[in-house]
Amino acid sequence: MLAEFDLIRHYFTAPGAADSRVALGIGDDATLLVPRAGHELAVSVDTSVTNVHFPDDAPASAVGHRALAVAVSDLAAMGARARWCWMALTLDARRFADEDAADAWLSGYAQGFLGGCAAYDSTLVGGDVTSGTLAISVTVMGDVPTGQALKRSGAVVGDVVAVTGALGGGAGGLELWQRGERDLSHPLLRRYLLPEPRLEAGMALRGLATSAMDISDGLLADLGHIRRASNVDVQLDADAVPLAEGLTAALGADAARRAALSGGDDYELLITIAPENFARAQAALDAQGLALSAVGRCVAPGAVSSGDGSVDAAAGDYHGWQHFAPASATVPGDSR
Ligand SMILES: Nc1ncnc2c1ncn2[C@@H]1O[C@H](COP(=O)(O)OP(=O)(O)O)[C@@H](O)[C@H]1O
Ligand SMILES: Cc1ncc(C[n+]2csc(CCOP(=O)(O)OP(=O)(O)O)c2C)c(N)n1
Ligand SMILES: [Mg+2]
Repeated sequence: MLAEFDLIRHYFTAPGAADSRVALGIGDDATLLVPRAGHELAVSVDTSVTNVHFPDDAPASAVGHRALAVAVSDLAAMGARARWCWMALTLDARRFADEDAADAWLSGYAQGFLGGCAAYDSTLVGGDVTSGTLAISVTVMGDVPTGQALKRSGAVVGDVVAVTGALGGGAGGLELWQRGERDLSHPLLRRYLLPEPRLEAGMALRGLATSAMDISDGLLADLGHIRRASNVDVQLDADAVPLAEGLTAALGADAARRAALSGGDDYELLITIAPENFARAQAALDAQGLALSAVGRCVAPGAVSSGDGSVDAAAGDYHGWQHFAPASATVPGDSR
Protein backbone atom coordinates (compact mmCIF):
# COMPACT_ATOMS: atom_id res chain seq x y z
CA MET A 1 0.00 0.00 0.00
CA LEU A 2 1.32 3.42 -0.91
CA ALA A 3 2.00 5.95 1.83
CA GLU A 4 -0.69 8.64 2.09
CA PHE A 5 1.28 11.26 0.22
CA ASP A 6 2.26 8.93 -2.59
CA LEU A 7 -1.33 7.75 -2.79
CA ILE A 8 -2.57 11.31 -3.20
CA ARG A 9 0.06 12.10 -5.81
CA HIS A 10 -0.49 8.84 -7.67
CA TYR A 11 -4.28 8.73 -7.84
CA PHE A 12 -5.61 12.20 -7.21
CA THR A 13 -3.44 14.59 -9.14
CA ALA A 14 -5.98 15.66 -11.71
CA PRO A 15 -4.79 16.25 -15.25
CA GLY A 16 -6.02 19.17 -17.27
CA ALA A 17 -5.53 22.88 -17.43
CA ALA A 18 -4.36 24.73 -14.37
CA ASP A 19 -7.09 26.70 -12.65
CA SER A 20 -5.97 30.34 -12.59
CA ARG A 21 -8.13 30.97 -9.52
CA VAL A 22 -6.20 28.41 -7.47
CA ALA A 23 -3.31 30.41 -6.04
CA LEU A 24 -2.07 27.38 -4.07
CA GLY A 25 -3.47 23.87 -4.63
CA ILE A 26 -2.80 20.35 -3.30
CA GLY A 27 0.36 19.99 -1.22
CA ASP A 28 0.41 22.76 1.37
CA ASP A 29 -1.38 23.13 4.71
CA ALA A 30 -4.33 24.86 3.11
CA THR A 31 -5.59 25.81 -0.31
CA LEU A 32 -5.50 29.44 -1.45
CA LEU A 33 -8.28 30.47 -3.81
CA VAL A 34 -9.12 33.68 -5.61
CA PRO A 35 -12.90 34.28 -5.56
CA ARG A 36 -14.54 36.05 -8.48
CA ALA A 37 -15.58 39.66 -7.94
CA GLY A 38 -19.33 40.21 -7.82
CA HIS A 39 -19.97 36.62 -6.70
CA GLU A 40 -20.84 34.89 -3.47
CA LEU A 41 -19.22 31.56 -2.60
CA ALA A 42 -21.56 28.61 -2.07
CA VAL A 43 -20.02 25.93 0.18
CA SER A 44 -21.38 22.56 1.27
CA VAL A 45 -20.14 19.22 2.61
CA ASP A 46 -21.70 15.76 2.34
CA THR A 47 -20.41 12.44 3.65
CA SER A 48 -20.97 9.09 1.94
CA VAL A 49 -20.49 6.04 4.16
CA THR A 50 -20.22 2.45 2.96
CA ASN A 51 -23.43 0.45 3.47
CA VAL A 52 -25.25 3.62 4.48
CA HIS A 53 -25.09 5.67 1.28
CA PHE A 54 -23.73 3.10 -1.17
CA PRO A 55 -23.34 -0.70 -1.06
CA ASP A 56 -19.96 -1.95 0.06
CA ASP A 57 -19.64 -3.97 -3.16
CA ALA A 58 -20.60 -1.12 -5.50
CA PRO A 59 -18.13 -0.57 -8.37
CA ALA A 60 -15.34 1.72 -7.18
CA SER A 61 -15.85 4.15 -10.08
CA ALA A 62 -19.51 4.53 -9.11
CA VAL A 63 -18.54 5.17 -5.49
CA GLY A 64 -16.21 7.96 -6.61
CA HIS A 65 -18.68 9.47 -9.02
CA ARG A 66 -21.56 9.31 -6.56
CA ALA A 67 -19.67 10.83 -3.63
CA LEU A 68 -18.87 13.89 -5.73
CA ALA A 69 -22.24 14.08 -7.49
CA VAL A 70 -24.34 14.13 -4.30
CA ALA A 71 -22.17 16.91 -2.90
CA VAL A 72 -22.26 18.96 -6.12
CA SER A 73 -26.03 18.53 -6.13
CA ASP A 74 -26.21 21.02 -3.24
CA LEU A 75 -24.49 23.62 -5.45
CA ALA A 76 -27.04 22.91 -8.19
CA ALA A 77 -29.81 23.48 -5.66
CA MET A 78 -28.36 26.92 -4.89
CA GLY A 79 -28.15 27.90 -8.56
CA ALA A 80 -24.36 28.01 -8.19
CA ARG A 81 -21.65 27.06 -10.66
CA ALA A 82 -19.27 24.39 -9.34
CA ARG A 83 -15.64 25.54 -8.93
CA TRP A 84 -13.63 23.52 -6.42
CA CYS A 85 -13.85 20.45 -4.22
CA TRP A 86 -12.05 18.79 -1.33
CA MET A 87 -12.18 15.04 -0.81
CA ALA A 88 -11.61 13.45 2.62
CA LEU A 89 -11.23 9.71 2.06
CA THR A 90 -11.29 7.12 4.84
CA LEU A 91 -10.05 3.71 3.65
CA ASP A 92 -10.46 0.39 5.42
CA ALA A 93 -6.85 -0.69 6.09
CA ARG A 94 -7.70 -4.41 6.18
CA ARG A 95 -9.62 -4.37 2.94
CA PHE A 96 -6.83 -2.42 1.26
CA ALA A 97 -3.96 -4.48 2.66
CA ASP A 98 -3.63 -6.37 -0.63
CA GLU A 99 -1.74 -4.10 -3.02
CA ASP A 100 -3.39 -5.23 -6.24
CA ALA A 101 -6.87 -5.02 -4.74
CA ALA A 102 -6.06 -1.56 -3.37
CA ASP A 103 -4.74 -0.40 -6.73
CA ALA A 104 -7.75 -1.74 -8.62
CA TRP A 105 -10.18 -0.07 -6.23
CA LEU A 106 -8.34 3.24 -6.01
CA SER A 107 -7.86 3.46 -9.78
CA GLY A 108 -11.58 2.91 -10.37
CA TYR A 109 -12.54 5.26 -7.58
CA ALA A 110 -10.22 8.01 -8.85
CA GLN A 111 -11.54 7.58 -12.38
CA GLY A 112 -15.12 8.03 -11.13
CA PHE A 113 -14.30 10.99 -8.91
CA LEU A 114 -12.00 12.84 -11.30
CA GLY A 115 -14.34 12.09 -14.21
CA GLY A 116 -17.05 13.87 -12.22
CA CYS A 117 -14.67 16.77 -11.52
CA ALA A 118 -14.14 17.19 -15.27
CA ALA A 119 -17.85 16.87 -16.06
CA TYR A 120 -18.93 19.40 -13.42
CA ASP A 121 -16.00 21.77 -13.87
CA SER A 122 -14.92 21.29 -10.26
CA THR A 123 -11.19 21.25 -9.53
CA LEU A 124 -9.98 18.95 -6.74
CA VAL A 125 -7.90 21.33 -4.60
CA GLY A 126 -7.33 19.37 -1.40
CA GLY A 127 -8.54 16.73 0.98
CA ASP A 128 -7.47 14.20 3.57
CA VAL A 129 -6.67 10.48 3.67
CA THR A 130 -7.24 8.42 6.81
CA SER A 131 -7.93 4.81 7.77
CA GLY A 132 -11.17 3.47 9.19
CA THR A 133 -14.55 2.43 7.80
CA LEU A 134 -14.75 3.33 4.10
CA ALA A 135 -16.27 6.80 3.89
CA ILE A 136 -15.88 9.86 1.70
CA SER A 137 -16.56 13.38 2.79
CA VAL A 138 -16.69 15.85 -0.08
CA THR A 139 -16.67 19.59 0.38
CA VAL A 140 -17.73 21.58 -2.65
CA MET A 141 -17.36 25.27 -3.32
CA GLY A 142 -19.05 27.11 -6.12
CA ASP A 143 -19.99 30.66 -6.96
CA VAL A 144 -23.13 32.51 -7.80
CA PRO A 145 -23.64 36.17 -8.79
CA THR A 146 -24.24 38.16 -5.62
CA GLY A 147 -27.87 38.03 -4.51
CA GLN A 148 -28.95 35.41 -7.06
CA ALA A 149 -28.61 32.18 -5.05
CA LEU A 150 -31.74 30.01 -4.83
CA LYS A 151 -32.61 29.56 -1.16
CA ARG A 152 -35.15 27.39 0.61
CA SER A 153 -36.88 30.40 2.10
CA GLY A 154 -38.36 32.32 -0.85
CA ALA A 155 -41.59 30.41 -1.55
CA VAL A 156 -44.82 32.43 -1.31
CA VAL A 157 -48.48 31.46 -1.25
CA GLY A 158 -49.70 30.85 -4.81
CA ASP A 159 -46.36 29.53 -6.11
CA VAL A 160 -46.32 26.36 -8.16
CA VAL A 161 -44.31 23.49 -6.63
CA ALA A 162 -42.33 21.63 -9.30
CA VAL A 163 -39.68 18.94 -9.69
CA THR A 164 -37.09 18.32 -12.39
CA GLY A 165 -36.82 14.94 -14.11
CA ALA A 166 -38.58 11.98 -12.54
CA LEU A 167 -38.53 10.56 -9.02
CA GLY A 168 -38.18 7.20 -7.34
CA GLY A 169 -35.26 5.98 -9.46
CA GLY A 170 -32.76 6.23 -6.59
CA ALA A 171 -34.81 4.07 -4.24
CA GLY A 172 -35.82 1.80 -7.13
CA GLY A 173 -32.18 1.26 -8.05
CA LEU A 174 -31.27 0.45 -4.44
CA GLU A 175 -34.10 -2.09 -4.33
CA LEU A 176 -32.88 -3.71 -7.55
CA TRP A 177 -29.29 -3.80 -6.27
CA GLN A 178 -30.50 -5.55 -3.14
CA ARG A 179 -32.31 -8.08 -5.35
CA GLY A 180 -29.02 -8.84 -7.12
CA GLU A 181 -29.22 -6.69 -10.26
CA ARG A 182 -25.68 -5.68 -11.21
CA ASP A 183 -26.04 -4.31 -14.77
CA LEU A 184 -24.97 -0.69 -14.41
CA SER A 185 -26.63 0.20 -17.70
CA HIS A 186 -30.02 -0.48 -16.06
CA PRO A 187 -31.68 2.98 -15.87
CA LEU A 188 -32.75 2.54 -12.24
CA LEU A 189 -29.31 1.35 -11.12
CA ARG A 190 -27.83 4.35 -12.90
CA ARG A 191 -30.20 6.68 -11.05
CA TYR A 192 -29.06 5.23 -7.72
CA LEU A 193 -25.33 4.75 -8.29
CA LEU A 194 -24.56 7.36 -10.95
CA PRO A 195 -26.80 10.36 -10.17
CA GLU A 196 -26.26 13.57 -12.15
CA PRO A 197 -26.48 16.85 -10.24
CA ARG A 198 -28.77 19.33 -12.01
CA LEU A 199 -26.17 22.10 -12.23
CA GLU A 200 -27.27 23.61 -15.56
CA ALA A 201 -30.92 23.51 -14.46
CA GLY A 202 -30.11 25.27 -11.19
CA MET A 203 -28.30 28.06 -13.02
CA ALA A 204 -31.14 28.42 -15.55
CA LEU A 205 -33.63 28.76 -12.69
CA ARG A 206 -31.87 31.78 -11.17
CA GLY A 207 -34.24 34.73 -11.20
CA LEU A 208 -37.19 32.38 -11.89
CA ALA A 209 -37.54 29.96 -8.97
CA THR A 210 -38.53 31.50 -5.63
CA SER A 211 -36.96 28.63 -3.69
CA ALA A 212 -35.06 25.45 -4.48
CA MET A 213 -33.45 22.42 -2.90
CA ASP A 214 -32.27 19.03 -4.06
CA ILE A 215 -34.20 15.88 -3.24
CA SER A 216 -31.92 13.64 -1.19
CA ASP A 217 -34.13 12.41 1.65
CA GLY A 218 -37.36 12.01 -0.35
CA LEU A 219 -39.88 14.48 -1.80
CA LEU A 220 -42.15 14.60 1.25
CA ALA A 221 -39.32 15.05 3.73
CA ASP A 222 -37.56 17.64 1.58
CA LEU A 223 -40.80 19.56 0.97
CA GLY A 224 -40.93 19.92 4.74
CA HIS A 225 -37.69 21.94 4.60
CA ILE A 226 -39.12 24.43 2.10
CA ARG A 227 -42.40 24.65 4.03
CA ARG A 228 -40.53 25.41 7.23
CA ALA A 229 -38.03 27.84 5.71
CA SER A 230 -40.66 29.73 3.69
CA ASN A 231 -43.55 29.44 6.16
CA VAL A 232 -45.99 28.07 3.61
CA ASP A 233 -47.96 24.86 3.39
CA VAL A 234 -48.06 22.74 0.26
CA GLN A 235 -51.03 21.12 -1.40
CA LEU A 236 -49.33 18.27 -3.20
CA ASP A 237 -50.87 16.39 -6.10
CA ALA A 238 -49.17 13.04 -5.50
CA ASP A 239 -50.56 11.64 -8.76
CA ALA A 240 -48.74 14.35 -10.72
CA VAL A 241 -45.31 13.29 -9.41
CA PRO A 242 -43.40 11.90 -12.43
CA LEU A 243 -42.13 8.36 -11.89
CA ALA A 244 -38.68 7.25 -13.05
CA GLU A 245 -38.52 5.19 -16.22
CA GLY A 246 -39.14 1.50 -15.54
CA LEU A 247 -40.03 2.09 -11.87
CA THR A 248 -43.60 0.79 -11.94
CA ALA A 249 -42.56 -2.23 -13.99
CA ALA A 250 -39.77 -3.05 -11.53
CA LEU A 251 -41.54 -2.41 -8.22
CA GLY A 252 -45.28 -2.41 -8.89
CA ALA A 253 -47.54 0.65 -8.64
CA ASP A 254 -47.69 1.02 -4.83
CA ALA A 255 -43.98 0.63 -4.17
CA ALA A 256 -43.18 2.90 -7.14
CA ARG A 257 -45.34 5.65 -5.70
CA ARG A 258 -43.78 5.20 -2.28
CA ALA A 259 -40.27 5.34 -3.78
CA ALA A 260 -41.09 8.57 -5.64
CA LEU A 261 -42.64 10.28 -2.62
CA SER A 262 -40.34 9.16 0.14
CA GLY A 263 -37.50 7.00 -1.17
CA GLY A 264 -34.82 9.68 -1.53
CA ASP A 265 -31.52 9.46 -3.42
CA ASP A 266 -33.00 11.14 -6.50
CA TYR A 267 -30.93 14.34 -6.59
CA GLU A 268 -33.52 16.11 -8.73
CA LEU A 269 -34.39 19.72 -7.92
CA LEU A 270 -37.52 20.66 -5.99
CA ILE A 271 -38.52 24.27 -6.68
CA THR A 272 -41.26 26.78 -6.12
CA ILE A 273 -42.02 29.34 -8.80
CA ALA A 274 -44.62 32.01 -9.55
CA PRO A 275 -47.27 30.60 -11.95
CA GLU A 276 -46.48 33.27 -14.57
CA ASN A 277 -42.84 32.12 -14.72
CA PHE A 278 -43.50 28.39 -14.88
CA ALA A 279 -43.72 28.07 -18.69
CA ARG A 280 -40.46 30.03 -19.13
CA ALA A 281 -38.65 27.79 -16.65
CA GLN A 282 -40.09 24.71 -18.32
CA ALA A 283 -38.85 25.91 -21.73
CA ALA A 284 -35.38 26.66 -20.34
CA LEU A 285 -35.07 23.16 -18.87
CA ASP A 286 -36.65 21.55 -21.92
CA ALA A 287 -33.76 23.03 -23.93
CA GLN A 288 -31.47 20.97 -21.63
CA GLY A 289 -33.53 17.84 -22.23
CA LEU A 290 -34.90 17.95 -18.69
CA ALA A 291 -38.58 17.90 -17.72
CA LEU A 292 -40.07 20.30 -15.18
CA SER A 293 -43.35 19.00 -13.72
CA ALA A 294 -45.82 20.89 -11.52
CA VAL A 295 -46.68 18.73 -8.52
CA GLY A 296 -48.49 21.12 -6.20
CA ARG A 297 -49.18 24.63 -4.92
CA CYS A 298 -48.00 26.70 -2.00
CA VAL A 299 -50.89 27.60 0.28
CA ALA A 300 -51.21 29.59 3.50
CA PRO A 301 -49.95 27.77 6.62
CA GLY A 302 -52.87 25.83 8.07
CA ALA A 303 -54.90 26.07 4.87
CA VAL A 304 -54.67 22.32 4.47
CA SER A 305 -56.65 20.41 7.04
CA SER A 306 -53.94 18.30 8.68
CA GLY A 307 -50.34 17.18 8.34
CA ASP A 308 -51.09 14.42 5.91
CA GLY A 309 -53.89 16.42 4.28
CA SER A 310 -51.23 18.63 2.71
CA VAL A 311 -50.19 15.67 0.61
CA ASP A 312 -53.14 13.38 0.23
CA ALA A 313 -54.59 10.68 2.38
CA ALA A 314 -52.83 7.82 0.61
CA ALA A 315 -49.42 9.27 1.40
CA GLY A 316 -50.09 9.74 5.12
CA ASP A 317 -47.77 7.03 6.40
CA TYR A 318 -44.91 7.67 4.00
CA HIS A 319 -41.72 8.94 5.50
CA GLY A 320 -38.36 10.32 4.43
CA TRP A 321 -34.85 9.07 5.14
CA GLN A 322 -33.63 9.67 8.69
CA HIS A 323 -30.18 8.49 9.77
CA PHE A 324 -31.11 7.89 13.40
CA ALA A 325 -34.66 6.61 13.06
CA PRO A 326 -35.22 3.19 14.65
CA ALA A 327 -35.99 0.65 11.93
CA SER A 328 -39.62 0.32 13.04
CA ALA A 329 -40.40 4.04 13.33
CA THR A 330 -42.47 5.86 10.74
CA VAL A 331 -41.70 9.53 10.52
CA PRO A 332 -44.29 11.55 8.62
CA GLY A 333 -42.45 13.17 5.77
CA ASP A 334 -44.22 16.47 6.06
CA SER A 335 -44.13 16.80 9.85
CA ARG A 336 -42.58 20.02 11.12
N1 LIG B 1 -22.65 18.85 11.97
C1 LIG B 1 -23.16 20.00 11.48
N2 LIG B 1 -22.70 21.18 11.94
C2 LIG B 1 -23.21 22.34 11.44
N3 LIG B 1 -24.14 22.41 10.49
C3 LIG B 1 -24.63 21.27 10.01
C4 LIG B 1 -24.16 19.99 10.47
N4 LIG B 1 -24.83 19.02 9.79
C5 LIG B 1 -25.65 19.66 8.93
N5 LIG B 1 -25.53 21.01 9.04
C6 LIG B 1 -26.25 22.03 8.27
O1 LIG B 1 -27.64 21.77 8.34
C7 LIG B 1 -28.27 22.06 7.09
C8 LIG B 1 -29.02 20.85 6.59
O2 LIG B 1 -28.12 19.78 6.38
P1 LIG B 1 -28.48 18.54 5.46
O3 LIG B 1 -29.82 18.01 5.83
O4 LIG B 1 -27.32 17.62 5.45
O5 LIG B 1 -28.61 19.28 4.07
P2 LIG B 1 -28.44 18.72 2.60
O6 LIG B 1 -29.59 17.77 2.39
O7 LIG B 1 -28.55 19.95 1.75
O8 LIG B 1 -27.09 18.06 2.53
C9 LIG B 1 -27.18 22.53 6.15
O9 LIG B 1 -27.17 23.94 6.15
C10 LIG B 1 -25.92 21.99 6.80
O10 LIG B 1 -24.79 22.79 6.52
C1 LIG C 1 -26.79 0.99 0.92
C2 LIG C 1 -27.82 2.08 1.03
N1 LIG C 1 -28.84 1.96 1.90
C3 LIG C 1 -29.76 2.95 2.02
C4 LIG C 1 -29.70 4.07 1.23
C5 LIG C 1 -30.76 5.14 1.34
N2 LIG C 1 -30.26 6.39 1.87
C6 LIG C 1 -29.15 6.46 2.64
S1 LIG C 1 -28.81 8.05 3.11
C7 LIG C 1 -30.17 8.65 2.29
C8 LIG C 1 -30.56 10.09 2.33
C9 LIG C 1 -29.53 11.02 1.79
O1 LIG C 1 -28.35 11.01 2.56
P1 LIG C 1 -27.99 12.19 3.58
O2 LIG C 1 -26.73 11.84 4.27
O3 LIG C 1 -29.19 12.52 4.43
O4 LIG C 1 -27.74 13.33 2.52
P2 LIG C 1 -28.07 14.89 2.61
O5 LIG C 1 -29.55 15.01 2.86
O6 LIG C 1 -27.22 15.43 3.70
O7 LIG C 1 -27.66 15.42 1.26
C10 LIG C 1 -30.87 7.62 1.67
C11 LIG C 1 -32.11 7.79 0.89
C12 LIG C 1 -28.61 4.16 0.34
N3 LIG C 1 -28.41 5.25 -0.43
N4 LIG C 1 -27.71 3.14 0.23
MG1 LIG D 1 -26.00 17.09 3.91
